[in-house]
Amino acid sequence: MTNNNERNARPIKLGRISYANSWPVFHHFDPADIPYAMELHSDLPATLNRKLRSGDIDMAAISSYAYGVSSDSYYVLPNLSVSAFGKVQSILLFLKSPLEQAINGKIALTTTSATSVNLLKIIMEKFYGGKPTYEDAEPALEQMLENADAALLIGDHAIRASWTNHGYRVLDLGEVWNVWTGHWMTFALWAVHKDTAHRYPEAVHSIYEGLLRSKAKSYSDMGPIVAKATNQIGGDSGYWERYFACLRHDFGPVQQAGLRLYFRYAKELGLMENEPSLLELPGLPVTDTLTNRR
Ligand SMILES: C=C(O[C@@H]1C=C(C(=O)O)C=C[C@H]1O)C(=O)O
Repeated sequence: MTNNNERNARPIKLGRISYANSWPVFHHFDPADIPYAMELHSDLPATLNRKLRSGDIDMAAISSYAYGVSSDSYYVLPNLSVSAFGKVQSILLFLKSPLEQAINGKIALTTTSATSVNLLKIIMEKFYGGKPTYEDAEPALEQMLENADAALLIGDHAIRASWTNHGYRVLDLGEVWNVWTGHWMTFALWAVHKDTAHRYPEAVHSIYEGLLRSKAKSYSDMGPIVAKATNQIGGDSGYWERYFACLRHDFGPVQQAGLRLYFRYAKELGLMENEPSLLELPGLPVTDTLTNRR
């Protein structure tokens, strides 16, 4: 979708995670409301991570891990994230073998994730003291478990799999992280290329404000998003009300503290070279960055 009112030299490309977890930020966002040329690109998180990294898109919701490994090139859009304090219901490890065996066995990892595959490594190796082998796999539970002791799925793939009559024990990684650390976990952040932010500050700010307005509208009434989820994915409205109630889309001090700890552990385990800074998009009115902070 391209907006015709081109005041910037080229359209700003914004990446939207296709999973339901980010709908509360994107649902009411309409490029037609933005007085700058822009395009919206919907994709799975790992694809958005790659496209932002390569410069195919300018700004996007991406895996917080992907932000961490490229933080030198990006600004964080303040007060936007996909976070949970405990259970998240869509970052799930399905165990075919007992946990004691899986921690030194073989684990299949969905190719759609970056944050959660590294969170799983932190949990398996730092918390549980294991050393499994990992293999990347398309997100299809039964195929993943043909040759593995456990399988990690995220997003709508995890939700759909959790509804099947699978009979496996399931670990919710948001819950495991919270039990071991007492912290929030932030799975996704909104990032913008520093270069784009410097070249087109008004357009970037305008898109950012559109995202904040969309989030505020969603939080005032989750009804339309719950209805969209039941129609497009399935399940009943009670399920989705509980699902969205477990998620937070703010990125205040408590979420940042949890993410910094995740980055520290990732660095300790050699999953990340440096502990990244969380540098926010500059030049915003103070009220924007402080609204809804918690
Ligand atoms: C809560 C979720 O957050 C996400 C997890 C991600 C990851 O593991 O890299 C990336 C974006 C989000 O989709 C989820 O996928 O269910």
